[in-house]
Amino acid sequence: MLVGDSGVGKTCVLVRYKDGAFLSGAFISTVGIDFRNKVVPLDDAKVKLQIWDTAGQERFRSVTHAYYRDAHALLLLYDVTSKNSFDNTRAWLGEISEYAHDDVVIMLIGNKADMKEERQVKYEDGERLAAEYEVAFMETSAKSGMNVELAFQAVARELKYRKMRNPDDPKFSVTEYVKHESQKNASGCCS
Ligand SMILES: Nc1nc2c(ncn2[C@@H]2O[C@H](COP(=O)(O)OP(=O)(O)OP(=O)(O)O)[C@@H](O)[C@H]2O)c(=O)[nH]1
Repeated sequence: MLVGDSGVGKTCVLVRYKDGAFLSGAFISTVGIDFRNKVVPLDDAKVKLQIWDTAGQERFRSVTHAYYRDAHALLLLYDVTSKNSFDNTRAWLGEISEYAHDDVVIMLIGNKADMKEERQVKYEDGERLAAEYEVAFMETSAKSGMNVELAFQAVARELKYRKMRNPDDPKFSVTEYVKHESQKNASGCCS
């Protein structure tokens, strides 16, 4: 489930992931809640992700609350060009702890990383907040596509790991996975 302030780019991130496209033009706010399915290969399995896109506007908050308890994972987005949306992530984390299951997978995402000139929130600030709440963190751009696939892939892996866990498996850490994969992408390495 995607949550976060209105306008941070939840719908665009989902459309980028699902259709590989960027929704430019007029900003159309989500009304209530919407969902899309995507089947993704994960190792030797196929995983069906049902991804819920919620409205960030305050007036839809009670609708969103009703869905928290069924969510296995929450992607909490803020906009790196909006300090206000970043500051509000603490309130979102409060809502998550109130309404979602204790073991829900949480990933904090700073979106719109392509907007370098307008940036108001440093990468390190996002990283620090994520460490404080012990959640995974990454920055994305729905516009360029940067890290969008990786965000969903990391969460899907964590969910699969939790579901299929066998005591002999090495421990999976979504934070370590994201770190490793993004370094690999940055260096163009392929192993
Ligand atoms: N430059 C840039 N613009 C983005 C990005 N993601 C979203 N946008 C723009 O930000 C605006 C809001 O995007 P949405 O995806 O509709 O935002 P939302 O979080 O779903 O908003 P609500 O539905 O109201 O909760 C749109 O004008 C998008 O084109 C991004 O990664 N980079």
